[in-house]
Amino acid sequence: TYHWPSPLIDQVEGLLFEGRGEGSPDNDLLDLVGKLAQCQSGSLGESGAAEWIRFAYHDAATHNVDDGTGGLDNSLLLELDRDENVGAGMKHAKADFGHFPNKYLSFSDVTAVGVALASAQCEGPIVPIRAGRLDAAVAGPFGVPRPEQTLAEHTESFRLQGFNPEEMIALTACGHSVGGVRSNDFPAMVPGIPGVAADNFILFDTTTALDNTVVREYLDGTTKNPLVVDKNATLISDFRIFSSDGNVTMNKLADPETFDQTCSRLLAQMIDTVPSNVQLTAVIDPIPHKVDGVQLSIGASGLLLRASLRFLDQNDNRNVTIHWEDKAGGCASNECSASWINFREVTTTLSARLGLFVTKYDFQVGVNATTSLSKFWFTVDEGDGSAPITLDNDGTGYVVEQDTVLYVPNSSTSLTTVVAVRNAVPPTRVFMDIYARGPVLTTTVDFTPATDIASRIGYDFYTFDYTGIDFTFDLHALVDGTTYTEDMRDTYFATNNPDF
Ligand code: HEM
Repeated sequence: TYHWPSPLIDQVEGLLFEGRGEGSPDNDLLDLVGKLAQCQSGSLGESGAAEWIRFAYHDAATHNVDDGTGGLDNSLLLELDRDENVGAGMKHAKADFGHFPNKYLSFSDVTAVGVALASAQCEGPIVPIRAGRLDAAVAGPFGVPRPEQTLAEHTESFRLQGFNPEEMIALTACGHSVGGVRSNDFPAMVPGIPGVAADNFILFDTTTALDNTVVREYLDGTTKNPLVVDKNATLISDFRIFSSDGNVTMNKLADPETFDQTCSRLLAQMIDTVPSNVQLTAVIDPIPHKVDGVQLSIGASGLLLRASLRFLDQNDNRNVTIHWEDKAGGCASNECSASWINFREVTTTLSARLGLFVTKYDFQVGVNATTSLSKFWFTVDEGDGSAPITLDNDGTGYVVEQDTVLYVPNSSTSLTTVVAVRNAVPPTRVFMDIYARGPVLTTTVDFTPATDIASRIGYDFYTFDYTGIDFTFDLHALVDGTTYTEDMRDTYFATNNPDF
C-alpha cells in the first residue's frame, strides 16, 4: 500500500495524472504532457505522440526472450546512430523526455509514461503503467525490424521480443495507427518535395487518432500506408505482416473494441518488456489524496513550509486546512494551522479519460524558526454535511526529517544555488551530490559561505555557482560528525517559488 513519500511512485503517478514532475507548479519544462499539446502537431501532420510510441518500440524491440536481455532499458539512446533507428522523430522524443529523469526516475520509465500519455492524447486506449525500469549503461545488440526484411525474419524478431505471430500483426497495426513515414528518413518510400528542404510526410491512415482506421483502410483497399502500397515490393513490410494469416487478425481488429483492448494489452506488454533482472512495480493507479511539492525553506523572519495537497475531483465547498507540530511535539506559538493560498486544476487528458478532475491546493505557511516543525497533516471538510476527515499519512503525519540544511530557492538563480545551514554548531562541510537528469551521480561539489547574504534567524548561508540549470541534487551538511540531508531537490524549483 502507498505511503508518502514514495519517490518513484510519486513521480510516475504525477507525470501520468498531472503531466508534471514532482512539485512543479507552473513550469512548462516540467510539464511532460504539455509537450504533446495535441495528438498531431506538425504542419505536415507529424505527431509527437507517434514519435514517442515509435521511440518506445525501438528501445523495447531488441529484447531477447531466450536469454532475458534487452528491452525497454534506454539502450536506444546509445543506438540512435544506427540505420535501424533512423528518424527525426527519435531525436524529438529524446529531447522531450530528457528533462524528466532523475535520481529515482529512469529515462526508460519516462519513455513508458510517454506511451500512456500519447495513447490517451490520441483517443487511444488506456495503457496501464508500471515503474522500476533500469537504464542500460551500454548499447545493446542490433535487431529492430527494418522494412526490407522478410516475413520469416520479422516473425523471428517478434518472437525474440516476446510476441507471437498474431501479436506481431496486431502490435504493428497499433503502432502504425498514428504517424507516418518521412522522406528524409526513408527517401526510397517517400519522395521529398523538389526545392523544399523540409520533410515530406505520408501518414499511415487518414485519421490522427490511435484507432483502427489503419486496419479498415487496409481491408477496404483505400490505404495509402507506404509500408503497404509502395511500388517497391521489398519495402512493403506492413502488407506482408498484415496479410500473413490471411487477414484473420486484421478482420478481428476491424472491431473498434477489439482493437482498443488488444492495443492496450500489447502496448503495455511492449513497455513492460524489460531485462530479466528488472523488477517492475504494480500498475500505478491515481493516488486519492496526494501530498507533494514539500519544501521547508527560509523566509525573511522565519521558516517557510510549502506543500500541496491534490484531489481527484473538484468540490467548491471543500475546506482544506494544514496543521503542524513543533519539534517538541506541541504548538508553542498557538498558530499551527493555516488555510491554502492557491488552487489549481491539473487534469491531463489521461486523467480526464479516467473520469478524474485533478485539483491541487497549495499551502505556504510561516513557521517559528526556534520551535520549528517536525511533521504536518491536513483536515478536509467537504462542506456537504459529512464529518471532516484527517489526512495524516496513515497516522505518522507527513514528517519533515530535518531543518539543519535547507535549500533556499528564493535566493537561488539559474547560476547560483543558495542553501541555509543552522549555525548553533558550525558545519564542517556543506556539499551537494548532483545528478544530471539520470540515476547516476554526476559529481559532488562543496558550497562556500555566502559573502552577500547576512545570517538570520540562526542560519548561515552558503552558495555554489554553476552553469546549466538542468539537474537535481541532494544537499548535505556535516555537523558534529552527523550528515544532515535534504533529498532530491530540482534546480527548477529556483524559478518556481517567487514568494519564497
Ligand atoms: C516489422 C515491424 C516494423 C517495421 C518494419 C516498421 C517500420 C517503420 C517505418 C519505416 C516507419 C517510418 C519512420 C520514419 O519515417 O521516421 C515507421 C514509423 C512508425 N512506427 Fe513502425 N515499424 C514496425 C513495427 C512497429 C511497431 C510494433 C510499432 C509500435 C507499436 C511501431 C510504431 C511506429 C510509429 C508510431 C511510427 C510513426 C512515427 C512518426 O510518425 O514519427 N512500428 N515504422
